[in-house]
Amino acid sequence: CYTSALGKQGLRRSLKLDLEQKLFGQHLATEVILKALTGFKNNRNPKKPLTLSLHGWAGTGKNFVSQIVAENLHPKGLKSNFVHLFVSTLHFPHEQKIKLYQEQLQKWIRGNVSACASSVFIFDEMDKLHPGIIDAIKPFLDYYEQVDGVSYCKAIFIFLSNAGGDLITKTALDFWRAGRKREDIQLKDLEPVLSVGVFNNKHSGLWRSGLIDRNLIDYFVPFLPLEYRHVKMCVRAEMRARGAAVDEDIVTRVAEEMTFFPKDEKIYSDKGCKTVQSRLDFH
Ligand SMILES: Nc1ncnc2c1ncn2[C@@H]1O[C@H](COP(=O)(O)OP(=O)(O)OP(=O)(O)O)[C@@H](O)[C@H]1O
Repeated sequence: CYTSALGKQGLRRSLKLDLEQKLFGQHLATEVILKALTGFKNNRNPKKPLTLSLHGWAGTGKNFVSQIVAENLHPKGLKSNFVHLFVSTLHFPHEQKIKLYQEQLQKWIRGNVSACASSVFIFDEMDKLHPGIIDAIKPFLDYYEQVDGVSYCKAIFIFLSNAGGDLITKTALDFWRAGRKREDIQLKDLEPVLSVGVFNNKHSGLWRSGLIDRNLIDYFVPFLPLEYRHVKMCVRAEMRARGAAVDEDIVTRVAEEMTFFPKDEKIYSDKGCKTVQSRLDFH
C-alpha cells in the first residue's frame, strides 16, 4: 500500500514543494513536518510509529497540512483506504459510549495496520477527545515490536488541536511588537510556551492522556496565527483552484471582510483562512 514510486528523495522533494507552494506563513510547521516525515521514511527499522501533534489557532492549516502529508504518502490522500480521519465530536460524541468506541477503534486500527503497515491515522479536535479514547490507542503508539502479532512501527498518527494556540499567538505578537520578523521565530522560542500551554495544561487532552509523560509524541508542530497578507494568499490560491483569474479587487474585498485581532493592532485573522472559500462564493 505504500507508494514507494516516489522514492525517499522523491518524497522529500515533493513534500517540500507542496508545503512551500501551498502552505502560507508556516515556516516552523514546514520545517518540522519535512524533518519528521523524511527522517521517518528514511528509517528502515523504526522502533515506534511516527506521532505528530499539530497545535495552533483555528484555520491556520492543521487539517490542510495533514491532507498534504496524506497525499504525499498515499496518492488518493484522505480518500485513500489507508488514510483515516477521526473527528472527536463526530465519531466519539457520547461519553457513555466510551467503552464501545475504544473497542471499535482498536479493532479498526489493528485491522487497517494489518492490511497496510504504513496506514495514516489523523485525530482532529484532540482537545475535545475523551482521554479514554487516547488510552485505547496508547498501546499502538509505544515502543513495542508487535502487539498481538501486528507491528505498528510504520504507521503514522497525526493529532490536531487548538491547545497552546493562544500562547503561540502571544509569542508571535511579542515578536511583531518588538519589530522582529515573523520568519525569525524559532522553535526554541515556542518550546517553553508549548510546555506551559500543552504539556502542563490539565485541560489540553494530551496532558491527561499520559502521551506526553511517556514520550510518545515525536514532534510538536506549532502553527502561527495568519496575517492579512496570508489571508490574501489564501484567497488567490482559492481563485486559482477554481480556475478563475486572480482579481486583486476581490482578493482585497474578501480579506477585508475577515476580522482581525488584537483589537488595537488588528494583525491576525481570528478564523485564519477558514472562511475564505465560503466568502469567495459571494463575490
Ligand atoms: N497556512 C495556510 N496556508 C494555506 N491555506 C490555508 C492555511 N491555513 C488554512 N488554509 C486554508 O483554509 C482552510 C481551513 O484550514 P484548516 O482546516 O487546515 O484549519 P485548521 O488549522 O485545521 O483549523 P481548526 O483548528 O479550526 O480545525 C484549508 O482547507 C486551506 O484551504
